[in-house]
Amino acid sequence: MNTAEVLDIFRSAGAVLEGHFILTSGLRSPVFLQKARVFMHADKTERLCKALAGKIRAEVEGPIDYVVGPAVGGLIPAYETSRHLGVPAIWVEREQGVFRLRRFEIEKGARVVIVEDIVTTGLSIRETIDCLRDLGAEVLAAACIIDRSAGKTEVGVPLIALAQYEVPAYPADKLPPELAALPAVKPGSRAL
Ligand SMILES: O=P(O)(O)OC[C@H]1O[C@H](OP(=O)(O)OP(=O)(O)O)[C@H](O)[C@@H]1O
Ligand SMILES: O=C(O)c1cc(=O)[nH]c(=O)[nH]1
Ligand SMILES: [Mg+2]
Repeated sequence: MNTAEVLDIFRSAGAVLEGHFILTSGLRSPVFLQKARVFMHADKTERLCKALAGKIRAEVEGPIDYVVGPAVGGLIPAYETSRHLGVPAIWVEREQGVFRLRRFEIEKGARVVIVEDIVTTGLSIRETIDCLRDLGAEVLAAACIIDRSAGKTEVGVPLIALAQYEVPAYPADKLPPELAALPAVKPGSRAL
């Protein structure tokens, strides 16, 4: 599946929003990919995650013990991708703002792949890697449906993206006037 096909699925679900958005990194953007509007459809989610599982299988050598999704956005794609990989899915969730593996125990040396929905700066993936490494896991790779940095983001492990789609994002004090004129909304769950 190529980037155009992934974006067609997002557009068909009404998931490509325009306005003034505050991203989880604090950056501001005129475009927000509201993945929840895709993930509400099992058939669209299955097509995306089956393709992502194929890319993971092609790029990650050896066995995978767990797929790990960063909540909230990573929950559904991690679960669906794990179904196609035939391995269990677990998740990290924020406790006082910090990702923790609150509901599961994993063995030291467990071989894990992170599956995210969207990557912008890679901050959420790096936070997930920190949590997993503190528990002794080996993070083999991270994967996402759409990389908004179009390959520029580094997370310290291979980043496998189903689609790369460059979208502008600005620091809050460097907004173009047309963006500054719109009221800002923050759709994600960080610090809510
Ligand atoms: O690469 P980054 O700069 O970290 O941005 C991408 C992250 O932002 C969103 O999560 P968010 O914290 O907004 O909450 P959500 O998972 O509830 O949507 C998205 O789900 C990714 O986790
Ligand atoms: O960077 C983000 O927070 C972000 C961007 C985006 O398009 N979609 C999303 O869910 N989060
Ligand atoms: Mg998220």
